[in-house]
Amino acid sequence: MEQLGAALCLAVVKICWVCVIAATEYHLGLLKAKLAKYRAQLLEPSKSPAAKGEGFDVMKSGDARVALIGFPSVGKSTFLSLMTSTASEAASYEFTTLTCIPGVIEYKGANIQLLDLPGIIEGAAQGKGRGRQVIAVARTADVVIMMLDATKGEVQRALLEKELESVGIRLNKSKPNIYFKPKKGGGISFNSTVTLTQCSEKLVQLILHEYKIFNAEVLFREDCSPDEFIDVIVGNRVYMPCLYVYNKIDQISMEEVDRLARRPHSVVISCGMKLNLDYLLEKLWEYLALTCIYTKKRGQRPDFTDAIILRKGASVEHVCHRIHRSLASQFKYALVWGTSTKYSPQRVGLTHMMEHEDVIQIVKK
Ligand SMILES: Nc1nc2c(ncn2[C@@H]2O[C@H](COP(=O)(O)OP(=O)(O)OP(=O)(O)O)[C@@H](O)[C@H]2O)c(=O)[nH]1
Ligand SMILES: [K+]
Ligand SMILES: [Mg+2]
Repeated sequence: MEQLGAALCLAVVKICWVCVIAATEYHLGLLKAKLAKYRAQLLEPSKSPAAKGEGFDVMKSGDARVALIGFPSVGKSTFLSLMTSTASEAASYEFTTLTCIPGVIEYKGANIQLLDLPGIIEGAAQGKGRGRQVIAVARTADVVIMMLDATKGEVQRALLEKELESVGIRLNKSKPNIYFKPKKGGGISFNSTVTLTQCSEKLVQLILHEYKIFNAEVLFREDCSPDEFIDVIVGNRVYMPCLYVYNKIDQISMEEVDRLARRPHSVVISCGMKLNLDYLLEKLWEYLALTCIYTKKRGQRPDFTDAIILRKGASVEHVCHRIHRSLASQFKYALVWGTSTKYSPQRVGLTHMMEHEDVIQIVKK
């Protein structure tokens, strides 16, 4: 790739060395668009029979799903056995776990499905080991716990990030704030509401042409990079919160523990000595960002003992379905108290979006 980049640069120098810097940017942007296109094939489901079954198709259950991703023998199974009532075999040899093993963490009234998975290694995205199946399960999670061996330094983290990145999983990043709509005609209309330092209209056009898109509306609402723009065009990216969990801190120095604990999105633990597991749960809860809704009957106080737990972005309709299958069809209106409304209470319909710790009273027809 470096050679290709260099060749492209040389060609540019020959044609017009005055605008060499800008042109290089364009070519790099284009090159990245091409690369992203080739990598897209990695996202297609593997057709080999090994990809099917083998315990990987675990049913989604509970209020949220957390996947344990990590190199072999970092302590994933030990962790599952500690946090849930499921026992997953742990041993000192690598690749002890060969399938997906689900357990349930009960926390703050929520059932969180925790998935133990086989260890993955460099090349997992290309199908090394059970990499593809493991990554496919990771895509379905609400949060990924990347478990790392604290005694192995930073290598594992960088390698796994690269693997996940290469199949379109974006960790701890939000979706780029770009409006993009392919059209039937009219060419490319480009606008931005902010000053762009990494992309320009010309580069955006070149990238779109690379994807054979000649008519589209593009609006940058954020100073995004060419890669982020490509992510928006390609579309099948997954933006996922990730907690980096450094296990086995019983084996490293205090200074090292201190350093790892201060890294962003990181928690240090020892499964062996049961250290810092409560803090990890607190963090996990924060990263899951679940919405707790309390119900209230007419003339009564809200029931704060039994929350309805929903994923972010839940509507009144979701609440109805959770209470009873047929409630949405009998729904007249709801009264909502909390941060999702302007007034408390406010009369709302089925499409109203709920927020964490709202109280709802449903009125039937
Ligand atoms: N010192 C120490 N050892 C640990 C800790 N947690 C797990 N181990 C040990 O690490 C080894 C591997 O643990 P597993 O739970 O099997 O690791 P895994 O990540 O599930 O491994 P695979 O299934 O092979 O990918 C076992 O010998 C565990 O006893 C810890 O906190 N400290
Ligand atoms: K192991
Ligand atoms: Mg295991």
